[in-house]
Amino acid sequence: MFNKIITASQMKLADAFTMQSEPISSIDLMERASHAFVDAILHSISIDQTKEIAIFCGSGNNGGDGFAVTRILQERGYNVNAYLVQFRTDLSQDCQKNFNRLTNVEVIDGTKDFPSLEGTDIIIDAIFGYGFKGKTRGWVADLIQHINELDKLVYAIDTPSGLESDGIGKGQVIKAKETYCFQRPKLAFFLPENGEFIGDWKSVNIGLNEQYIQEIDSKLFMLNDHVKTLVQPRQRQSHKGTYGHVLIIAGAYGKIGASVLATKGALRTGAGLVTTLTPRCGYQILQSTVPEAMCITDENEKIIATPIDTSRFSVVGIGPGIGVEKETKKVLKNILKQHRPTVIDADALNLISSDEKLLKLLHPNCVLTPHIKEFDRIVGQSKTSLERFEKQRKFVEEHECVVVLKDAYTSIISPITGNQYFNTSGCSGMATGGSGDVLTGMITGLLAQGYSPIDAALIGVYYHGVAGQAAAEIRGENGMIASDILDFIRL
Ligand SMILES: NC(=O)C1=CN([C@@H]2O[C@H](COP(=O)(O)OP(=O)(O)OC[C@H]3O[C@@H](n4cnc5c(N)ncnc54)[C@H](O)[C@@H]3O)[C@@H](O)[C@H]2O)[C@@H](O)CC1
Ligand SMILES: [K+]
Repeated sequence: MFNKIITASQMKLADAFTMQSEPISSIDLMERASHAFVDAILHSISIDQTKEIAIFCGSGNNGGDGFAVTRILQERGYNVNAYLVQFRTDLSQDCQKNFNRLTNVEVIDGTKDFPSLEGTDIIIDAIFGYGFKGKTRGWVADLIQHINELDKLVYAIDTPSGLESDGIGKGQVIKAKETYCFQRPKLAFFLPENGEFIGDWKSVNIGLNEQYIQEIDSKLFMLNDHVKTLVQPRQRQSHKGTYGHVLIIAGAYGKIGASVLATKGALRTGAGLVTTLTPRCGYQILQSTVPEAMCITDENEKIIATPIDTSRFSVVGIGPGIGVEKETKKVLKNILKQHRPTVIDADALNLISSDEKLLKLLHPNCVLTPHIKEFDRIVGQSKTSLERFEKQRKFVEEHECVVVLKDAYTSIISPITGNQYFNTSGCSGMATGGSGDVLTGMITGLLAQGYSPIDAALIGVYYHGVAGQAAAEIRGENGMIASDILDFIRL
């Protein structure tokens, strides 16, 4: 199963269920979570025992974790000072218990108590956890601003304080270098608006009941390496016909590179045969750069202008670099009418955004791969990513096709189950020209082998990200280019 992403209130229920079923008391669960946090952070960064660590603890259970973490680190010989951020005078029961186990906690009750933290090297943020709602106000907001302005290394327990687990950061929010969340990332972690608060996130297993979490009513999933189970082994007794025949329709004068990248993407995912249709100007380029593919050309020198019968191909991938000329639009329209499994990308999406009639021709065997701007051109601007995801869901329901909304955490929605998957592979080095063309080729290559549109999208997106990460390890995130992604596809 892909890991479910659940809301803050569902997480609270998972905590309660675990306590009752295991059974474990809430204070012991807090202790387990705090040990898990300490183990994870010490595994991730090496902290010299001479370094000064400041831990800001709120009055709720996140603060309780903070006090427990203080004690555990002190017992291990680290130099830690705890501060109680007293946004409420009555501490939660478990917070009070862990507070009582410490001596020398400084209390912050207003601006006058803000520490200067001159000698502090590391800050651990345990002010608010998943119980936070709305936005920070008054001196608590000022304290968060103060911490952010110090520009120190900040590590957040469970979530950066001031961020609602299921929403977009408003007001002052801690800007963490890393966030260590318990058991599951929050929906907030996948929203681009929150990137600056969360930093890198890691989930820390605190032994909550997994079966209970997986049975919670949620349509949100993490796309992770469980995707491996969808990949079918190649058969010993097979030939190239077993793995489908891809038709890539890509490229225009000055953009033949897009067709090269998409063609290679299809080949690298295991398609049996790949034929690429380009304008005449693309012929030599294609033939010399991708000898494994066949190349057919349009009569036109610079654009693809002539409709093509696709009956001898199993699938079509259309869009990278084709331009938005009206003749090319006719080719796209004709393709959509042929109802072949089709991946629609880039300029093909731009053509769709300019003509409602094309939108009506989408069918359940289509996979659309827009980035945010392309998607907005089709469905209109959204004020927030949450609004855009709503539009993605509506679009998928209305047109019954898979939409792969490309971003740092690409969101894929299935028209059959309504499940939304957030991809967890990939890196920022992939934000470079041509990276999307490779993905188009990959998903098309998978469709050709008989994968369903949703499985082809999930496998393609995940392995595209894995290949990107591998490329970045060798080339660096700045140095890598889209061709490097192709070199590291391993399926
Ligand atoms: N047994 C459990 O439930 C466990 C909980 N754990 C920790 O507990 C956390 C959740 O604890 P809580 O539910 O106590 O919540 P928090 O520790 O997030 O604190 C919530 C409190 O913050 C205040 N608050 C909320 N919004 C505010 C706003 N806008 N301005 C000012 N104050 C606001 C409210 O008084 C609320 O009671 C988790 O994030 C995790 O760190 C862990 O210890 C693991 C076990
Ligand atoms: K926190």
